[in-house]
Amino acid sequence: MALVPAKQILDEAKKGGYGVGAYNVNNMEQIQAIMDAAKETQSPVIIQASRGALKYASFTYLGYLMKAAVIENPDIPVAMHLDHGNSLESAIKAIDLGFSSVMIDGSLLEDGKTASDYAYNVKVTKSVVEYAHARGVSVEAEIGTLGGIEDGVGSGTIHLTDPQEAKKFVEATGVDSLAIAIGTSHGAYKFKETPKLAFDVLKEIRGLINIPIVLHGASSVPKALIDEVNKYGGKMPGAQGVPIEQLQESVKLGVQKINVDTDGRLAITAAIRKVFTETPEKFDPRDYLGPARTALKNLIVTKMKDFGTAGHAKDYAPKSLEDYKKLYASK
Ligand SMILES: O=C(CO)COP(=O)(O)O
Ligand SMILES: O=C[C@H](O)COP(=O)(O)O
Ligand SMILES: [Zn+2]
Ligand SMILES: [Zn+2]
Repeated sequence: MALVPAKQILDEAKKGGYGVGAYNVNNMEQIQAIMDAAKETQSPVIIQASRGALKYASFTYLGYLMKAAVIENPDIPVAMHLDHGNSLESAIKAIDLGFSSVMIDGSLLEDGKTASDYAYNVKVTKSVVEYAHARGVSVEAEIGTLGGIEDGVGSGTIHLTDPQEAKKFVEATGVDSLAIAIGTSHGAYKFKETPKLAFDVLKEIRGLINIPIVLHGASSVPKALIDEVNKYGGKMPGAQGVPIEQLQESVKLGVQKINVDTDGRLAITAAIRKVFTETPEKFDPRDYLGPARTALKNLIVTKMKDFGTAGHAKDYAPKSLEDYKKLYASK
């Protein structure tokens, strides 16, 4: 078993100067594709489930599928991560099911719609840190507000992270990694004009905090995939993401965790649309979910190479949650 807290994977990435993708999952095929890519490239990996994913598939179904990924890949360091948890209760539910890492997104109140204030973010984050660390589970928090489908917070309300506030927040909460807002947003429509991340803000934050930094909304929305989707009947005009070069620059400047959901959705959609267009007589789910799984695996293999994760699976001995429980207790 190589279930590890995301903290170990990200601390090692920080030491080694590379990025690690955290890939969102909703179903078996996505989990298998990501794990196959990790195995092929010998990469440590973070598989993450959002609140929406856990509602869609149920905590139990999705949680156990994620555990299966760990069991099937004993030589790969894997973190099971809750993405955008919005309350202590959601974190407890994930931790009690066996997740090794949780995000508490205190930028929003529990309704998922209303922006919170700094004091609330500190309070809810601290409560999650306390529960999680006592069980060896690592915690990601967020400061600043991402745009797009950050549930309910419409685009136009992006607040770039204030570096001094980030420093204060990390010291006040004891979190293990911090998601920052430097101009990315969730979904397939990230930029109306030329994509440009706020590298100056990233540099300043990196100079002030020592823990791993997380980039949400980091899909590249490759033009080739959008063209493929549209070619087979899709309709996604104006979709645009973060160019890979800007992600690589972010890694150089000190980002360790790179969140990717949208690109996986695009790869799956393009593959399924192709099957349906070219062979409309097909109706066995394996005939379209199989090619979708292969397309997703190929996409993730490329990402693991591009982010620099490839080849790092055996750099270190995986530590268990029990090890981390002791480590946290000794601090
Ligand atoms: O940040 C994400 C999940 O938390 C995913 O971002 P994308 O929508 O850019 O893939
Ligand atoms: O945070 C955004 C992720 O892409 C998850 O999206 P979701 O909430 O639709 O599952
Ligand atoms: Zn948020
Ligand atoms: Zn996110």
